[in-house]
Amino acid sequence: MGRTLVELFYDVVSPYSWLGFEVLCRYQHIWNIDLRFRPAFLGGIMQSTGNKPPAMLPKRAEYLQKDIIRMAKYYQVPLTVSEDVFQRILGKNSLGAMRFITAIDMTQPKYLEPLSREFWLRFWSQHEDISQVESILAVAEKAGLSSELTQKLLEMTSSPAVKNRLRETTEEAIKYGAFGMPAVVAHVNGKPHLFFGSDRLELLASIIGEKWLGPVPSAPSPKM
Ligand SMILES: N[C@@H](CCC(=O)N[C@@H](CS)C(=O)NCC(=O)O)C(=O)O
Repeated sequence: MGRTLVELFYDVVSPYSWLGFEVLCRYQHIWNIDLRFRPAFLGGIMQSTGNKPPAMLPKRAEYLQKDIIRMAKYYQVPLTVSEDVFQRILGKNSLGAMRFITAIDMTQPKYLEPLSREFWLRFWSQHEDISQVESILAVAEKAGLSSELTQKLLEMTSSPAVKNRLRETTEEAIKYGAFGMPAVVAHVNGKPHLFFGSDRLELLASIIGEKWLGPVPSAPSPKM
């Protein structure tokens, strides 16, 4: 049987996207899938679908704070939550970071996974800024990018090519039906199936005919 294409639409401002990202990174070596990372802009999805960040409802914000902590522990992702977590998200714009990530996708996609992870680590583990140029420089260095490449990517972030690519990816997610993130699209028998949330990966497994082994599957035993 051929491999199933699974696309992950994500933004590094989204903590649940990080959870989904890490679990799918683990399963890409276990399931018969081709995992495709699709960096997109959550703000654009929210605006164009008329959705609002869920934490704008105070009671839900209270719940989400606990939910994220529990999920991170269960998923074994080093995500922590600060007191002012939602002010930080609402006050921050991830557009620069997502353009930078888009630029790496267009030039050196092998860095896409480590670079995205470093953005999440900085914002969601270290609780530091990801919008200033100095922040992006620090993240890029941690992800192993040369300063030459980083400089080139920074220049690219203001180019129409990068801006358009990020806009197109965001529009594609919306076309699939996304209204938030993570948005996971599995292509089964030529038909796209959209899943919303890092908590829908068990259902994804069932639809693509793979086994769900929990959020932390152990590595397959080496062939004898
Ligand atoms: N239950 C989902 C929640 C995902 C979620 O709340 N994502 C946020 C961004 S971090 C979002 O886009 N929410 C839109 C909505 O809830 O309508 C999960 O476990 O992943």
